[in-house]
Amino acid sequence: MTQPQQQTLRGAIDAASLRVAQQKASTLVKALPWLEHFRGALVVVKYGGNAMTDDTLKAAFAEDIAFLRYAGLRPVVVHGGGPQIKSMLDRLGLESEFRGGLRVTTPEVMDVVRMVLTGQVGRELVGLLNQHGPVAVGLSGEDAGLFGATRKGVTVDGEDHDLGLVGDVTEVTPGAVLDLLDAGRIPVVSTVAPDLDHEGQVLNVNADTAAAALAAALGARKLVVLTDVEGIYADWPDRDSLLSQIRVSAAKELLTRVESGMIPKLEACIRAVESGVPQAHVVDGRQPHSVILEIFTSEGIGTMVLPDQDGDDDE
Ligand SMILES: Nc1ncnc2c1ncn2[C@@H]1O[C@H](COP(=O)(O)OP(=O)(O)O)[C@@H](O)[C@H]1O
Ligand SMILES: CC(=O)N[C@@H](CCC(=O)OP(=O)(O)O)C(=O)O
Repeated sequence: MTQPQQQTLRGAIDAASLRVAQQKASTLVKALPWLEHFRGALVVVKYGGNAMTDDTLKAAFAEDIAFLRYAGLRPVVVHGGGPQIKSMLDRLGLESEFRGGLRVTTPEVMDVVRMVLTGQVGRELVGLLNQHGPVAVGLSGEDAGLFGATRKGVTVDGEDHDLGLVGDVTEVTPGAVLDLLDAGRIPVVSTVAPDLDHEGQVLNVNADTAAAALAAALGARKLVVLTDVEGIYADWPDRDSLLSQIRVSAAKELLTRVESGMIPKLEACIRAVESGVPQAHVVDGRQPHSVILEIFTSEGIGTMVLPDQDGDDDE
């Protein structure tokens, strides 16, 4: 190959590479307003067990959370693990059922819940996040008094049901989480909580409920709940009824019409927004990089729950 031919070839490759690089730069620059807007913002991300079953998705989730931190936000991860608990219960030959979207929890089941959430799912997430820098720290609601819970039952079709060792977070002492954030770390929270009325007892808290309580106590800018559907449907399972946004009073009315696992999610969004979190989102965790898509694009994804009064809706 002669010298001029080489130069021409290199020139052609460079032009193509440059176009790709320019597209990348353009995508990055489009995020600039959002980077400015959310700089320093505390965002609570609830990662549901059903959005956690695929290794590629888990890796993409860890990238998103690491990205948020490097972009100057302060992410806090609250994780679930319903399917992982079920799989361990099956292996051990233990049964448990759900009522009103919550697991009826016997003392034996509680041991498994604690072991799987704190010892397995939380550990795995910490490991994935730490592949992007050693900053993730796992803690449970038991650590440094993070959560205090009281027992709760459910009413289904007008009938009251006891759920056993299931609680609702009624107290949050967020110091440990704030210390970690101040040190530039990423807290990864599992939702086992001490029972405030029975010393030494721990309760199983639905992860959506706990994420809402934590987002409220931390004064988060956003609560983002990842799940295994596109968002909240007004008329489930009619796929044409996906809501892009809903005000909190309409969300309360909708509560009577959502089913199963969406009940605690919608309740969590309502609770967070009513406690002063400006926006709560239910997004599709099956979509790679759903957290980035929600925070750094003007369209966002999934369903956004907003306060009733007109606020700054375009965040
Ligand atoms: N109105 C609704 N909109 C969306 N999903 C709903 C609705 N009502 C019930 N669901 C169900 O809720 C599920 C999400 O809850 P869940 O399975 O507990 O998820 P996760 O494990 O992510 O917490 C959806 O897969 C869907 O089957
Ligand atoms: C009381 C109750 O139902 N606790 C949940 C806790 C885990 C959880 O919430 O996991 P997901 O977010 O994956 O659903 C459970 O035992 O499954």
